[in-house]
Amino acid sequence: MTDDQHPTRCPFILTDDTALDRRRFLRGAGMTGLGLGLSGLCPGQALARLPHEQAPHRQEMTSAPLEQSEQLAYPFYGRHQQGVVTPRQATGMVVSFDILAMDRDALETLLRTLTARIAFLTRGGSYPEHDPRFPPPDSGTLGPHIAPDGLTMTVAVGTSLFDERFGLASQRPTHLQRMQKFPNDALDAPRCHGDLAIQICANTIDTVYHALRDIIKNTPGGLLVRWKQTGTVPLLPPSPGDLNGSARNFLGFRDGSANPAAEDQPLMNALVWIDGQRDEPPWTHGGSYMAVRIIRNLVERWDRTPLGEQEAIFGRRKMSGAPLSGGQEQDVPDYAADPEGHVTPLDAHIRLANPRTPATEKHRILRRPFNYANGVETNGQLDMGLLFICFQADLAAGFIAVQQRLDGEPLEEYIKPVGGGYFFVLPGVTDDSDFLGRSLLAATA
Ligand SMILES: C=CC1=C(C)c2cc3[nH]c(cc4nc(cc5[nH]c(cc1n2)c(C)c5CCC(=O)O)C(CCC(=O)O)=C4C)c(C)c3C=C
Ligand SMILES: [Fe+2]
Repeated sequence: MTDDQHPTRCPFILTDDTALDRRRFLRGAGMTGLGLGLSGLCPGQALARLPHEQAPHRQEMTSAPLEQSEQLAYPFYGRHQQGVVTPRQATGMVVSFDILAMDRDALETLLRTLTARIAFLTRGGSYPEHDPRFPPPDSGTLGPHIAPDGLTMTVAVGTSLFDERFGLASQRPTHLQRMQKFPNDALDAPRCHGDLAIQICANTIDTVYHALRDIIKNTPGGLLVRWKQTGTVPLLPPSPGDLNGSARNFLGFRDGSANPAAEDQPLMNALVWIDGQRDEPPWTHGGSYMAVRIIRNLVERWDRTPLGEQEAIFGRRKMSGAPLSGGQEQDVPDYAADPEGHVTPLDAHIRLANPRTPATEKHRILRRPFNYANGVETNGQLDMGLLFICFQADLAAGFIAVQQRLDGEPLEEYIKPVGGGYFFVLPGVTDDSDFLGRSLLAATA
């Protein structure tokens, strides 16, 4: 995480709406049972004074989202896009588009429009008076004042963007490819792939949908929605008072315990961001690969499975999140002391996903998942699961290698991947003269 993206640097934009802002923040704090008598402080400062000082909330990538101020604004300009190492917000969506633009000029116009809209939406602001002779400039769903509400929008492109349409083929990121079917997948074609995807995350789903409708309204003839999936992160801490624990997924386990620390910038440079050390076209520097999977959880079957079996499947205790080898959630499992898997089965999810050997260090990925609930299947089963999102500097060494190790794991009896795709997160926009994808277009001019 770069300094300017770190929430403890107080990314608040304090406005006249501070009262509203405070209400929302207090409501968030109230969910933890804390009473705050604070005014005009950013969340990090506020939390530093709370009664639970012994266990301050670190707002890690995977912890329950505590900071819900409407005025929370993450910086848009920077070397990297927001929404990758940003602490996970309470709601998220991945929306994938087909690009309708027919040529490079139209593509550039589209990318410039996306940049301008995202710069506005993530900062917030007001709309001018409406002229009743024209459609209103905004959907109006958030009223006349758009608060940033912790919104991040992360733009990424699929391998199909590098086909013959725009003359970009020579600059395709080295590992960008079409997502292939893994053995346990039941991929639903309308929910896969896409030319361009945006990860939209915010404190509230209203802000996410407002942003999506703004993008659609402002890109007529440029973008067509192909699929979308929304998700949430529980606001409640995983156990009462445990503000640092990872939020739970819909199988009831803490999800994110062993995620690499997003605030560790050298680690993120090594695992997530692309730089000159990699075999990638120079225009990609500052970008990353995003793997998205819509993974259904067969919750009815799971809820009838004995606790001991559930814990063996993951290799962790359900309530505490501790590894089966003992300790607490953040403790490191000791596989060397258990070569035959008597404590942590050799096919446990966490052991396969990360065998914790020097050779498998390069396969580590940054996960940023959301729980989803879509409704009911025709057979009466709940359609819910995990909107799995992960970032890595090398897609083949990251998601693909880890998924191949997981192929055939016991968890497969309870999950069914149905959609998703692979995308390349464009480098960040440095200032208001820059735009998303500028370096890509310049490299192929
Ligand atoms: C290919 C990558 C992965 C997929 C797909 C995936 C699906 C998936 N995971 C869970 C729940 C948990 N995963 C946990 C750990 C974990 N998972 C992956 C990768 C994928 N998971 C990794 C790399 C790790 C970390 C392993 C480690 O370093 O020890 C855990 C344990 C807690 C944690 O560390 O997060 C849970 C729980 C579900 C439900 C799921 C598909 C629906
Ligand atoms: Fe996992």
